[in-house]
Amino acid sequence: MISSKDNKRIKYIRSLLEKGGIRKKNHSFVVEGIKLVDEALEYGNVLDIIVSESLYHEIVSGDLARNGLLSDNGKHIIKQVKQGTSLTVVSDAVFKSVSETITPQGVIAVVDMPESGLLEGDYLKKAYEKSGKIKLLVLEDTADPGNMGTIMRTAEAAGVTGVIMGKGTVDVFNPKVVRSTMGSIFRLPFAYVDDLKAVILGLKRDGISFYATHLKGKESYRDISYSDKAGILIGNEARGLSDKIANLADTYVIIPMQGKVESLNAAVAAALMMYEV
Ligand SMILES: C[S@@+](CC[C@H](N)C(=O)[O-])C[C@H]1O[C@@H](n2cnc3c(N)ncnc32)[C@H](O)[C@@H]1O
Repeated sequence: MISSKDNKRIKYIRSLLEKGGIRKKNHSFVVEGIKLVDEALEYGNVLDIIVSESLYHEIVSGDLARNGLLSDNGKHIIKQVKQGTSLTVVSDAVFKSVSETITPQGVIAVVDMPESGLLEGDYLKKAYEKSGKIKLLVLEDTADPGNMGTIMRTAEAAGVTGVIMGKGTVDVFNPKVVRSTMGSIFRLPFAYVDDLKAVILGLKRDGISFYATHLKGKESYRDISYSDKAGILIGNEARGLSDKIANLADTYVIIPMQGKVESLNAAVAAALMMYEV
């Protein structure tokens, strides 16, 4: 029997999953699975955790091996469940009905993420003072959730300062994106902007050089001496970069291709550039 309070929570989770999170002001979104929920507890502000009855009993009885929940991966979940705060335990059947995965791991969290402040105040100035480098990735209308997640994950690994997303870019709080970031969403600063052109022009005034990855590029990505304040422009999967944005670049860059391949996947091109820069 589900209480009306739990019912409300479940409806709320479903609505967040359908909307893919709330992008403005209050960045509430849903994450699922042991690894992501554990990372959310470490880095994000977790508003609520929904745990299946069977996982709950395994945690409180200390019998975690059966579920495959290694204490290393789930240590924050175990702590939270034992504390019992912001916790909802639901029957396995109810859990399955809100789960988005084929093999539910028994844990979902509602997370509220603060703005990173990437484009505010002296964030970039401080980042430069600290590391002697600014490496921004600018996505114009990246549409595919899998690409977006892969790009975020690779950006963190490649030491990118932050990711700037044009308003046509897929919602980063889309459950598919969240899953494929593998936790980078909690650690990598990013900002959605309404007017990408104005933002790039502002960053150029601050001394950042922009490199448009473009099929009309003449210079190979390996032959360029990149500025220590660099922005990489990546275009939409089908349309590429618009002229409006590409024209702002200091340099057009090509990643040479052999055979009959017309272009690389956007996430692959972004990955090669992020590492090269
Ligand atoms: C799938 S491609 C877009 C192809 C699109 N038909 C076009 O004409 O640009 C998506 C994005 O990946 C990057 N990209 C893909 N292959 C590239 C290459 N060989 N050199 C430079 N950038 C590339 C560009 O940013 C491009 O906008």
